[in-house]
Amino acid sequence: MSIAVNPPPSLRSFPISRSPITRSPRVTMVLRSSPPAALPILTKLQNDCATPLPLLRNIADAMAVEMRAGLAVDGGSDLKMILSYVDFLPTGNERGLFYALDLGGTNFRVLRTQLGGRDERVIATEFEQVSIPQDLMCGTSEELFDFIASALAKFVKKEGGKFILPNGRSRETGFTFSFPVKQTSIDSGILIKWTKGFSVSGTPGKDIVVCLNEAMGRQGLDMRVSALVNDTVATLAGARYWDNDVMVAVILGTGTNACYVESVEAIPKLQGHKSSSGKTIINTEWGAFSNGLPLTEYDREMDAESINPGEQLFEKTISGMYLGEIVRRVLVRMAETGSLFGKHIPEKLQTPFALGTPNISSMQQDTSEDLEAVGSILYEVTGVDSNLDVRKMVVEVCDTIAKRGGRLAGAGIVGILQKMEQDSKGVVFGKRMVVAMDGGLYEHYPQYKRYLKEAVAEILGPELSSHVVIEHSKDGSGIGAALLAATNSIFEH
Ligand SMILES: Nc1ncnc2c1ncn2[C@@H]1O[C@H](COP(=O)(O)OP(=O)(O)O)[C@@H](O)[C@H]1O
Ligand SMILES: O=P(O)(O)OC[C@H]1O[C@@H](O)[C@H](O)[C@@H](O)[C@@H]1O
Repeated sequence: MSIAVNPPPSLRSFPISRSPITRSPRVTMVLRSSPPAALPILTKLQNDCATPLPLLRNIADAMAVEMRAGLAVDGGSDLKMILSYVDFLPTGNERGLFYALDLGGTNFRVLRTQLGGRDERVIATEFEQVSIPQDLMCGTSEELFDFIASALAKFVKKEGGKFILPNGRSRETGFTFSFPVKQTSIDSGILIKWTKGFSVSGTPGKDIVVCLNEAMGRQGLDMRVSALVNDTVATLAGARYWDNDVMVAVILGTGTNACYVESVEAIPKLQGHKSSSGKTIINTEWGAFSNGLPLTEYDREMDAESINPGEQLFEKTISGMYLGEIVRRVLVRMAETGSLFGKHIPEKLQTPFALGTPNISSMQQDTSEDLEAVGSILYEVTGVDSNLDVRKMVVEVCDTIAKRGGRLAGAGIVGILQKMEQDSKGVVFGKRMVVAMDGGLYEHYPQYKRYLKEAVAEILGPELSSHVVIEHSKDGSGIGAALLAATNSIFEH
């Protein structure tokens, strides 16, 4: 087979993505021979998803503007900019046995940790993780909280070994709740709305600590919630325990969000709440951001058919619950009008969320000559065989959606850093600044992570980006919540 060195005019103008398998001219050859009707669909997708530097700068600037608006007055912005009431971060002196509950968009975890103070730090930690049953995501509030409380009760029963509850103390837990909650104190908060795949009836508007306490009461479990935190806030606390330069935490998992350390005097809407440290953590709830996003017809259709239409547009463009679904929708279009899979449209491919982000991530890790992993994933999802042309086309679509997501996430991070820099009058960028990252999407999708980091470096430039460290803080939200439970323990003082 001759290798095309100079692609035909039809291909010259269209940007080939930079993922590993598309570097060789072979792809040009293959794409040229792909189903001709599918190519214009890919070209249009890549144009509509393009994130050139000026667009990323606008996103970063808009994020900073929306942050200020959300801090000025409640409802002032798409970004809720929620006060966390976390005014003190773990010092390393925390001691004792503490629990953590972590309810995310896909998984639920229970964790306990035995803390030994500054010398011993974390003596022991153990946790159990379960996937959240789909029916509980759309059941009743009592069913969900009973599920959580019974899992915790079972876990407490297995307590032993290095985990010792000091005499005279009752068990305390941190509660990481990965949904938008209007905190009313460090250990109370009202659920604003469900996001991701949750639509549990009866919970929005309720204090979720009260819901949990009632459920623990039904289990006969004597446990006090001493800190209610968002998973970004817990991640920041967990990362800060080991590194004092951590100032921002970002979750890219099923959903997405970011929090950061803010000065109290930069929060006009802060009425009455005093923080003797002069600092507090703000949960931005940035998933609701929507300014200037490069959205496609596929995004709009997915949003219209979602359980929260018109909401969480940034989250729907960059986070794990949605990337695979967007790719699926593109492939359906390519099958319908681009005869991607020949004459018929695979029945299975038409099921919403049949293609998950783990699938598209796995396809992009396939560096084999004939992409057999891509072929088997496509067969599993569509039920039809695919030739090499089709597989390369599919990987191009995956890379386009992952690239847009990663680069927009990077722009969001720069927006937060820019806001902090503007307020600090040059302190932020003048020194080492750590952004703690977590979430299954960030952890398990190498190309996405690379696109994110490249975008931060591109927007900030070499000088400023040399001070910014973007590091993975694995499962920080679990230990972080336990640490905040310790920091806010009623027995500590
Ligand atoms: N191998 C993978 N590649 C890309 N994304 C993944 C992979 N595995 C999981 N994910 C994404 O991570 C999400 C789970 O994130 P995680 O942080 O573990 O849980 P939660 O969202 O419940 O906090 C999944 O919904 C999925 O979108
Ligand atoms: O850890 P997850 O499930 O990916 O959640 C990340 C974010 O998901 C968003 O939908 C929530 O509004 C945030 O509060 C949360 O932090």
